[in-house]
Amino acid sequence: TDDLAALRAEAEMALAGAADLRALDAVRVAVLGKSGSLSGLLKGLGAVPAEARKERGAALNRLKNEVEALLEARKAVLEAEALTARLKAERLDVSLPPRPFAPGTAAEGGIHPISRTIEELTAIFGSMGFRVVEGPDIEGDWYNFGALNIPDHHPARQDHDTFYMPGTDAAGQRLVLRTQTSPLQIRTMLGEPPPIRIIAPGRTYRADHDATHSPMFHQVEGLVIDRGITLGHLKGCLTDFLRAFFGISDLPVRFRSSYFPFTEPSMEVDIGWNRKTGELGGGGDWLEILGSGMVHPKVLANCGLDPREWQGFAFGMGIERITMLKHGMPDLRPFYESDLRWLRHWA
Ligand SMILES: CNC(=O)COc1cccc(Nc2cc(Cl)ccn2)c1
Repeated sequence: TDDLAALRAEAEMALAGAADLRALDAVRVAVLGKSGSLSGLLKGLGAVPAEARKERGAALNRLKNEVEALLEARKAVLEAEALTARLKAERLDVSLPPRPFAPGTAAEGGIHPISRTIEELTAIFGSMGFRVVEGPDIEGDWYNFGALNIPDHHPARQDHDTFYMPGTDAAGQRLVLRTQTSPLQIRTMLGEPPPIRIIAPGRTYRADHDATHSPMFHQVEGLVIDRGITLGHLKGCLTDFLRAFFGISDLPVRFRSSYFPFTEPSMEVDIGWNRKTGELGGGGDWLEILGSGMVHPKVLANCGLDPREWQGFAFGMGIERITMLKHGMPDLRPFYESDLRWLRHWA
């Protein structure tokens, strides 16, 4: 009948004109709400003559479903438009440069002082023809002690000094956390023919740690094997390294006779400093910096090299020690405490 058609046309107009979800809800209330136009007609059903009531009731329900369907459809369109508008408004252009940090607040990264020292000494020895070798932190005790002419009863082998792993390896060797990076040098001599010029930086471990000795620290060892290598080569190489590393071209360097089971003669090396100021250079005092020596013939033989044909020198130094000396760091512990303020200060 025409009043239903009129209501439908009116509802369609109102829905089409609803610009947002709030306006749409107002239309829903106006038509389907308690006092809505369609609800009014449904209430009026009681006054319609019985024979026409059935027909009209069905027509009114059809109209109600149609209006609800139109409402849902319009709601979906308005929700999609609202989402598109939000996505557009809230879009982030990730290609924009970051906001400039207030000076000193940027959380930029840095290179750990230990890593930086390893980079520096790798570059210095690299310029002298050395290459870097790396290898496992867990070693058979022959590589860490036996091959180095360290006798079985030597105190260094005691487990108050050395971390032992449980069990043994395939060859029946006890397993240790390496106490120096010499095992890498042994493996290199076993693995390739001379001439050899290598440095072996890396983590080393000691069981007798205390307040000023960390159980894990870093060392770098060097090894040169060739024909006719003499103590003069050792002295020249280490003097050049120390002067380059500390950036003091006339740094006083002293070689002092010493003892290691794996070198003969053995030389401990001192550099000049001023004990009162801590400044490195010609201060009149001496500071021990590293150990070295000519590779012991037994070590060469242990690695299958004939000491009458091949000679060599080797050295070893603590990386934390030379880093602390170079930068005037008073304490060892901050190296391992991951305090960003300390790291950033030195990065
Ligand atoms: C912290 N390290 C130190 O004070 C002294 O370390 C040193 C001293 C002399 C030699 C070596 N290494 C070495 C390695 C082989 Cl394969 C053969 C002979 N020697 C390490």
